Amino acid sequence: MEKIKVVVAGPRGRMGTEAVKLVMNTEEYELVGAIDYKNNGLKLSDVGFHSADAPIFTDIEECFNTVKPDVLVDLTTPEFGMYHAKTALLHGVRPVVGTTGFSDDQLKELERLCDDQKRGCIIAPNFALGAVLMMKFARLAGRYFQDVEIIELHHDQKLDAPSGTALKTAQMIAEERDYKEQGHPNEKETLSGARGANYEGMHIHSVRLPGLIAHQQVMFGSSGQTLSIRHDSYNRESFMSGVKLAVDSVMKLNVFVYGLENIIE
Ligand SMILES: NC(=O)C1=CN([C@@H]2O[C@H](COP(=O)(O)OP(=O)(O)OC[C@H]3O[C@@H](n4cnc5c(N)ncnc54)[C@H](O)[C@@H]3O)[C@@H](O)[C@H]2O)C=CC1
Ligand SMILES: O=C(O)C1=N[C@H](C(=O)O)C[C@H](O)C1
Repeated sequence: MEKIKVVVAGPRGRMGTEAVKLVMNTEEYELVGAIDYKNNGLKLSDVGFHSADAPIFTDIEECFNTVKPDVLVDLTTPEFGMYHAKTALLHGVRPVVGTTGFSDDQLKELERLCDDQKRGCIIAPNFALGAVLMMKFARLAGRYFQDVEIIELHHDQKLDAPSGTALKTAQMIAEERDYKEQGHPNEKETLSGARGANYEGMHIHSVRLPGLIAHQQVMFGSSGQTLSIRHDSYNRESFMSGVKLAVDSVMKLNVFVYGLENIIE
């Protein structure tokens, strides 16, 4: 059996560390390299990953030209994630990107590049299968409830707000919900930001606290009732079955996919 050759970008990060372990522990995968902004020329075993002899590159093009991977798993920052995904596609490498914080224009640019290169790419704002189901259930509920507030709660080291998951949830609900500016038409914030971010009239609230990992509650309301759909990730292992699903799936794709809900039934 030919193994899927994987490179992980951001191997020392919270998610990258788990992804390296996933790739190392998966029989069908071969960890052929890692991309970091430092430690060029060292091996992953030199930076604490026991028995991982994959080389670390600071230059992504050198990495791709040297180890010729099939898939790039990117778990870095929006700025570098975009550059990494584009460079991957231009080198015939299929990106699986968990990094969040991309703009609509950046997503469109990646989609165009996939079409040009005829290579698959998966951008997954959330790899946790429970979170993907939460988003699907929320989309369905949006058909019946026009009023919804999204409360996302994360650790305080998170760079982007709202979370990629909250934004994707709002986009999915908007596919079913008739546009509505929520709240009282005359409502005024006496303290700026009190009503959170506004996506097509829906409000998104971002909580950041040490002790949290990744959580989201989608709360719908109508006369005399509320419906809450909640997902909690208590550790970063919770994302890894979704990373595996994405790596396996992207190998069969020649198109751009935004969200694992397009992969799971
Ligand atoms: N899709 C999903 O299910 C999930 C996505 N995320 C997203 O993944 C990203 C990473 O999250 P965390 O691991 O918590 O962050 P982190 O800050 O722990 O890790 C980011 C890593 O990227 C590295 N990095 C920064 N610039 C780099 C560059 N130019 N080249 C290579 N590596 C570089 C940093 O050294 C750091 O180790 C974030 O955008 C976050 O929102 C996080 C959890 C789940
Ligand atoms: O930064 C994180 O931690 C997470 N980021 C993703 C997001 O922005 O939605 C996924 C998950 O919520 C954890």
